[in-house]
Amino acid sequence: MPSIKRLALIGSGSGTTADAVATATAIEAEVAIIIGNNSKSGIFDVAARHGIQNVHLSGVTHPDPVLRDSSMLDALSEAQVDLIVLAGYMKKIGPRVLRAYEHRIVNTHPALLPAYGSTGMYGDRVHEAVLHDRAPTTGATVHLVTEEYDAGPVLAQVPVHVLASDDVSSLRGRVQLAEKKLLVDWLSDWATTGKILPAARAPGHQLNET
Ligand SMILES: Nc1nc2c(c(=O)[nH]1)N[C@@H](CN(C=O)c1ccc(C(=O)N[C@@H](CCC(=O)O)C(=O)O)cc1)CN2
Ligand SMILES: NCC(=O)N[C@@H]1O[C@H](COP(=O)([O-])[O-])[C@@H](O)[C@H]1O
Repeated sequence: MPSIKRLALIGSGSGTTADAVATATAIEAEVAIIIGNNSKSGIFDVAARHGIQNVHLSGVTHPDPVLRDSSMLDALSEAQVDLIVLAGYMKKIGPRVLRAYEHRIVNTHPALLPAYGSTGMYGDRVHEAVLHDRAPTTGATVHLVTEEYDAGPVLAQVPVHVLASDDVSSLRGRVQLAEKKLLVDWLSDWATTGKILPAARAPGHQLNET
């Protein structure tokens, strides 16, 4: 009988994405650890509500980025994590964690990458840029995490039409609703199949099986 897969959720903000994953009964995996870099982040409320072990790792708790990276790796290894999910995490994942979890870190981004991605493109800044450009469509992306922000292979995307009446708040609301469904559906498939398959490639080209 295969053991149940173990997830890590890493975030910085209000934690609604982490809450969607932690409460999703469709995902046959357990959240083994929650890591946050902001002690006031809602992700720690998610941990408390669900009784999930959690670690605060930041530039304050660990000023040395090398130690921060290795401390994150230690926490993930100890929790015997199979897949890392970045759920609104605003800092770069370091080389040690990237190497140890190659092809096993996914991120959810509130736009249709490669559009509106990379350094400086996070949170409401993404929606502001979409509205500034009068883009007719935006959306959400689940992608593999690599060294550079938002540069990894796309695993899943969902489009969201931009309405003439949209402001940042209304657009954020619709994008985040679609984003949570996209992530939960993708995690539900992964928990069942163990496959991590780039969106644009035929079956049989999966990057790995866990
Ligand atoms: N090695 C990687 N780490 C992270 C990735 C990644 O693809 N590779 N994705 C991000 C998540 N993200 C977009 O989805 C993202 C988050 C933050 C930024 C950014 O510009 N951050 C600022 C700092 C913001 C702050 O301190 O609040 C910066 O680095 O200057 C871009 C993209 C998570 N980690
Ligand atoms: N580039 C990264 C980025 O912008 N991430 C975005 O931050 C929000 C976090 O919300 P939450 O804290 O309520 O889950 C989410 O919309 C996520 O896509």
